[in-house]
Amino acid sequence: MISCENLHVTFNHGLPTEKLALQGVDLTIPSGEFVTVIGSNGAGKSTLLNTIAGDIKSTQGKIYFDDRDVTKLPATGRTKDIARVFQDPLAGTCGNLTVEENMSLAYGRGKRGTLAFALNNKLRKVFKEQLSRLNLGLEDRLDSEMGLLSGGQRQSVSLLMSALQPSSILLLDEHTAALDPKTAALILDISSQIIKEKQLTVMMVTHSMRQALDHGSRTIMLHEGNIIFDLASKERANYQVKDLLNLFAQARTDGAELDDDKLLLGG
Ligand SMILES: Nc1ncnc2c1ncn2[C@@H]1O[C@H](COP(=O)(O)OP(=O)(O)OP(=O)(O)O)[C@@H](O)[C@H]1O
Repeated sequence: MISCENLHVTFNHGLPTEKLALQGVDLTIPSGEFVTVIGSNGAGKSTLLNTIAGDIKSTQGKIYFDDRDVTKLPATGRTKDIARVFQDPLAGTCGNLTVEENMSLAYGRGKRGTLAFALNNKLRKVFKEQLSRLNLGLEDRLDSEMGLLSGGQRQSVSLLMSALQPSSILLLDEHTAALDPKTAALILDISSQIIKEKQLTVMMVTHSMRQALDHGSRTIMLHEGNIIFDLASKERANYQVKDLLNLFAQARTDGAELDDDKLLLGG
C-alpha cells in the first residue's frame, strides 16, 4: 500500500520563483491496485511520483509504504520497494553497460553482492527467457551495450528490469510517450503482464486520457498540485474521454481551462 497524507512540495521556497507543486495531496493506493494519473502540464504528476520515490523531499506531510513511515527515507532506502520506468529510455539504464549487466544490476537491487557475483549462467538463462517475451530478438543481444539499442528496445529492457527487482511498487512516468505507437502498445501490453504477474501496486502517469481509462482500475487527475478527481473502477467503467473533460470542468470552480493540447489530443 502507498499512502500519502497531506503531502506538500514547495520548490524554491521564499524566492520569487517559489512554486507550490503539491498542495496537500491525500492518496491511499491499496496493495495490488493500478492507478492511472492524468493532469495538464505542470499539474504535479512527476513531482508526486518523485516524492513517493524519495527523489524529492516533501515540505510537509507523510508517506507510508504499508505501515512503514518512509517520509524521511532517501531514494536509496526505497529502491527495494520501488521500480521505475521513465519517459526517457536513457534514464533508467546505463548506456555503457551491456544488456545483461543492466539486468544484473536490477536483479541485484536490494540484495547483497556485486555484479560479478550476480552474473552467472543460471541468471543469463533467466534474462534470455525474459527478453524473449518481447519478440524483439533481444535474447541474442545480452552482450550488446544498452546505448546501442533503439529507444523502444531500451524501454522494453527497462520494463523487464523492473520485473526482476524485488519491488512491490511500480512507478511509470509517461513511459510510452517517447515511443512510436506500435512500440508503445507493446510496452503497455508487457507492462500489464508484469503488473498482473507480480501483483504490483502501480501509478502510471500518462498524457493520454484514453490510455488512462483503458489501463488499471482507478484514475486520478491532478491540477495545480491537488487531486481534483479520483475515479474508482465501478464508476470509471462507463467513462469516456469527454466525461473526464466534463469532470475537470466541474471540479474547477475558478473556470480554469484545460490548456494542455497533448492531453486533449492524446484522446
Ligand atoms: N526542481 C524544480 N524546481 C522548481 N520548480 C519545479 C521543479 N520541478 C518541478 N517544478 C515545477 O513544479 C510544477 C509541477 O511540475 P511537475 O513536473 O510535477 O508537473 P507534471 O504534472 O509532471 O507536468 P508535465 O506533464 O508537464 O511533465 C511545475 O510548475 C514545474 O515547473
